[in-house]
Order: sequence, then C-alpha cells, then structure tokens
Amino acid sequence: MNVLVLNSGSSSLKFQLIATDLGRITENKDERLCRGQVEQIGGEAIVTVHTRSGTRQKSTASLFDISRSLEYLVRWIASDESEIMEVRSPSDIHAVGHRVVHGGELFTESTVITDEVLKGIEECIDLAPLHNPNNIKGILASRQVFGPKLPQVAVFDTSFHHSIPEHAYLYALPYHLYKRHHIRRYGFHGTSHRYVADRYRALRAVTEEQTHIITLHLGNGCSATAIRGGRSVDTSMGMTPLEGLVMGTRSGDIDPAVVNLIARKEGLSTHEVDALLNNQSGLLGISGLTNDMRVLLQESRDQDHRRAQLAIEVFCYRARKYIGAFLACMGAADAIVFTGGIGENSPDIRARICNGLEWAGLRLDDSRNKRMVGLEGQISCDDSSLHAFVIPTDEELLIARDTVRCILSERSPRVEELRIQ
Ligand SMILES: Nc1ncnc2c1ncn2[C@@H]1O[C@H](COP(=O)(O)OP(=O)(O)O)[C@@H](O)[C@H]1O
Ligand SMILES: CC(=O)OP(=O)(O)O
Ligand SMILES: [Mg+2]
Repeated sequence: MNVLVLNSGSSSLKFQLIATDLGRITENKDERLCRGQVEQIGGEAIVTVHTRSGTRQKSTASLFDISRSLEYLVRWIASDESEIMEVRSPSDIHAVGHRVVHGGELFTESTVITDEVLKGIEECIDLAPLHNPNNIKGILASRQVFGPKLPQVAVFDTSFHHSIPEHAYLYALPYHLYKRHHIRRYGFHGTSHRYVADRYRALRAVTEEQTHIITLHLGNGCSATAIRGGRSVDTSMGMTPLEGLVMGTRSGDIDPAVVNLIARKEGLSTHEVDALLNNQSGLLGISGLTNDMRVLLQESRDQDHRRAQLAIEVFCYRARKYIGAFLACMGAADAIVFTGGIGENSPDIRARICNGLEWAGLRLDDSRNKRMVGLEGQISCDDSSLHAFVIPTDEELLIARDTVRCILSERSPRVEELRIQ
C-alpha cells in the first residue's frame, strides 16, 4: 500500500511517500519512495524533493495554497523525474496519513478521518490555534486532490500521552478552568516518543511491560517523556508545545508572572509576548545568534562566544533537571534514549546532559558516544545500571504504519462517544 504522509504547517508542506507492507507490516518491508517539502506557500514557493536514489532537486513554483502545492507534488511523484515506477497516476496512492498536532481529550489514538472526526479536530483548534488549522487544510486539500473516497488517517502528537495520570496532567489552577476549557497538560511529539520506545523494545528484546525509559526528543522543538511499562506517564510539554525544555526558539518553563511583566515593561500585548516566547526565545534568545545547535557549538568552541556557551549550558542543565525529576516520578528507569536532530547527532550535548548523572548509575562510554552519530545503539558502559541509547526517530514511518492499520481495522471512533462528560 503506497501511503502519502503529510505534515502541513502554516506556510510549508512536508511529505513522504512510503510503500508499506500491506497487512503484514513487518519492519524491514516498508520502503521510503521519496520525501520533500514545499516552503513559502502563498507566493513563489520553494520545492525541495529527494528522489528514491537520494538525488536532491530544488525548484520554485507559484503555489498559492496547500491544495495547489499538493497537486504539484502529486504530479511530480507520478512523473519520471521522481524515479517511482510504482506510482504513475494519483490512483496509485492508496491512502494519506496526516500528522495532526492536537487531538485534545477527544482522540486517544490514530483514526480514519470521517466528517465527524474532522469536526473533532476543528473543536481542538482552540487548544492549538497555530497548528490544527493548517492540519485541517492539509486534510481538505487531500480530499480535493484525491477525491472524497481515498482513505485518510489522522495521527495525533498528543495521543501517546493519554495514559498520563490526572495528578501529572492537572495544573494547579481553579478546577473549573479544566472542566470548562480543557486546560491541562497534553504533551506532544507523541509519535516520536512512541516510535523510539518501540525501537528500544526491539533492540533490547524486552516486552512493553518491561519498558521503563526516559525519552529525550531534542530537535527544534524539544521534549522529555517518562515511559513506564511502555506507556507515557509524564511529559515536559504542556497544554501547548511551549512548556518544558529549552528549545530552538521556545523558552520552555518560565514563571507565568513573567508574561505580564514583559508586556508592561516592553509595551507589548499578551499576544506579542506569546510570540516572543515561541519565536524569539530558547537557544536563539539566550545566544542572540541562532537557534541552530551546530552553529552554537562551533561558535562556543572557535570564538569563545560567551552567550552561545550560556545557551548550551542552560539547554543541557534543563534537560538534566527533567531527567532527575522523571527518575523520581518513575521510581527508576532502565535507560535514557536520545533522539531528534540534536539528540541523534551531537555526542557533545549528550555528554553534557549525562555528565552529573553518575549518582543515578549512568556511566557514559565516551568512545561509543562519539561514534554514535545518526546511528542506533547503546552509548553507556555495559555495567551501567542506568543505560543511555541513541535511536533516530522516524515519525513518518509510524504515521504510515498507523494509517495502514487503521484502514485495515476501519477504526474510526464516534466522536460523541469519546467526548468526556
Ligand atoms: N551534528 C549536529 N550537531 C549538533 N546539532 C545538530 C547536528 N545536526 C543537527 N543538529 C541540530 O538539530 C536541530 C534540528 O533538529 P531536527 O530534529 O532536524 O528539527 P525539527 O524539529 O525541525 O525536525 C538543530 O538545532 C540542528 O542544529
Ligand atoms: C509539537 C511540536 O513542538 O512540534 P515541532 O517540534 O515539530 O515544532
Ligand atoms: Mg524532525
């Protein structure tokens, strides 16, 4: 089954086409046929695609909206240029799987998209005004391009975290705010945390019940998840993806009183402060330089750039603090798992985060850590009682597999039944 996986953002559309092993879904039988993205949709858009053989093609095209961008991509996929002989027309694409950021309390698992499900995703717009509207546009564009009969599946960032207990998801606010407006911790990057937990199980040959780990997704967005018995029991992101770890441009945890103070002192609206916390903070905010960890590491080494060093220090300290907190919450864990662009590729950052966790039984193997760049494997010493692993994430692959599973089982819950009373 050829599954098109879409991740639609405000002005970008990322895609992958994955040939999944219909029915059997064994790990080695899935094949990535192509991937790419359209950026700056709305005008002269930039289209970057990677063919099956790995060649990168870059071009520009006037693409005014997501629908036009999708049409353009499908035409390219069906053309000779893409090198995909299996797909000669749109009808050779059998399903579309969407990354949907917020499923609120309605969606606890991936689901086939019906009109009712679409209404449910619309209901969650209040909780994720920056993300869900774009995800909906992606779904509607797919209906337009492929017709209403093509099965589409929504895979939610939030659904893996539905196992988090009440005491961990409730904020200590007046309770009616939770009841009235669903204000609580939801958590994100669930597809990534779930994928690496699955891979960890396979690597160590343990059961779901035996999976007690802390996963660190360190990309542009960063989050930590405490996984006990294979289920998420706490996570660092909150009602929105702003809470928790220091990120590329997001602050992570701050004192909520700071919002009003910044607004007053800087003459900003609360909306503008929100944008400042999301887009101008984190690594970029502290360093005043960039949100790109590679550049920060280089500048801090070569130029002795003080604020780049400081940004890295705050980033690693916060991550270590969350590991300590989650170890206390979980009682114990068997391993810490690093993933995401930074987690997969930076031995330096991993070492700085782990440095100081010897009390918890973690002993990093320096040469294993240095070798593990973009690879999967253990980076702790064999006699470590708390292990550390690097596991490259693959959210798109999990979305493609969920898409096939949902279609085969025709799982599409009735939203009315899911709604919390
Ligand atoms: N070799 C590397 N060393 C340190 N950081 C890296 C390396 N490669 C990528 N990164 C960092 O990974 C981050 C992007 O992560 P990624 O998971 O690709 O982002 P996104 O969340 O947008 O998918 C950037 O900060 C980038 O600098
Ligand atoms: C939800 C979220 O933070 O996603 P990303 O890391 O893709 O920004
Ligand atoms: Mg990523």
